[in-house]
Amino acid sequence: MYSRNQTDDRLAQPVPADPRDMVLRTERVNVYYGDTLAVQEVSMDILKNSVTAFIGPSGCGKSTLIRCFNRLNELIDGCRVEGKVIYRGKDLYAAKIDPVAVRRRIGMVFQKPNPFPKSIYENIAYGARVVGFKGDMDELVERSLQRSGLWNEVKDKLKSSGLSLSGGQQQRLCIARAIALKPEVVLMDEPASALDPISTQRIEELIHELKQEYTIVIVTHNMQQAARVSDYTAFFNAEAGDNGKRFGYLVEYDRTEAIFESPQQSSTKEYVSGRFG
Ligand SMILES: Nc1ncnc2c1ncn2[C@@H]1O[C@H](COP(=O)(O)OP(=O)(O)OP(=O)(O)O)[C@@H](O)[C@H]1O
Repeated sequence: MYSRNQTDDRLAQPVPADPRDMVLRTERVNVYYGDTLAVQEVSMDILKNSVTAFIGPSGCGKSTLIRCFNRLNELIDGCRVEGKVIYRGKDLYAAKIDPVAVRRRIGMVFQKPNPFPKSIYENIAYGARVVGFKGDMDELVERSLQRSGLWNEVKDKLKSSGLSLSGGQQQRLCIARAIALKPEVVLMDEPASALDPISTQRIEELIHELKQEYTIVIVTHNMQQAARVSDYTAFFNAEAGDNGKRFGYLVEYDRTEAIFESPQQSSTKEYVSGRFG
C-alpha cells in the first residue's frame, strides 16, 4: 500500500503502491487570503484507510490546507486556491463539480463541537433528510451513534437536545453526524483540543476504529496525539517571504514513525523533539 517516492517537484513522501489507494492529491497548491499567500506549493497524496496527521507551529497553514480538501475555503471571503486538488482522479475544483456533493463525500469535524440546536436524533436525521435519504431513519441514527461510540450513553434520551451533552459527547455526536452521510473521507481540525483527557482518549480510540472504513486527515497541535493516532504525518512550517509576510509550506511527509524517530529535515527534528522556535 505504501512506498516512498520523489519526483522533480515533490518531496520524498508516501505514495500509494496501488493507484486505487490514492484518495486525495494536491498538486502545487497555493492558498491566498486576499493578496497574502498563506500556504505555498503543497504537493501531497492522502492514502486510503489511513490516518494522516498535519502538524506544525501555529499559522503554518494546517487548517487552511485541510479546508482545501472539501472546498470549505471558498466560503471564506477573499480566499483563493491555486493548483490542483484531486479526489479519486477528479479535479475537485472543476466547474461542473458541486461543492455540496464534495462535502458529502468529504466530511468535516471542527475543533469546537458544533451540534445543531436540535435533538440528538435530529442531529443525525436532519442532514440525511436534506440529502434525500429514503431508508430506515431510526436504523441510520442508531448505526451512526453506535459507530461513534455514543449510542449507549444517549439511547434513552434521543429527544434531548444535542447541546445538553458534555463537550466530549457533543464531539462524538458531530462525528456521528459526519459519518451518517457515508463520506469516504473525514477531515478533523483539532477535534480533541477543546476536550478533557478522557474525552480525548475516546476520540483517539474512535479515530483508530474509523480508519477501517474511512480515510482520515487530522490537524493536531498535540504531537503525542499525532504519534498515537496517525499512520502518516506531514510537518509544515512557516517562513517570511520577500514582503516580510509569513507563509506555510510542507517540510516533510512520511510514515509517522519515521517523522518522529528518524526525520530527514533538521526543522522537523527540532519540532518533534520540542526544541522549536
Ligand atoms: N479567514 C482568514 N482570513 C485571513 N487570513 C487567514 C484566515 N484564516 C487563516 N488565515 C491566515 O492564514 C495563515 C495560516 O492560518 P491557519 O489557521 O491555516 O494555520 P494553522 O497552522 O492551522 O494555525 P493554528 O495551528 O494556529 O490553528 C495565518 O497567517 C492566518 O492568519
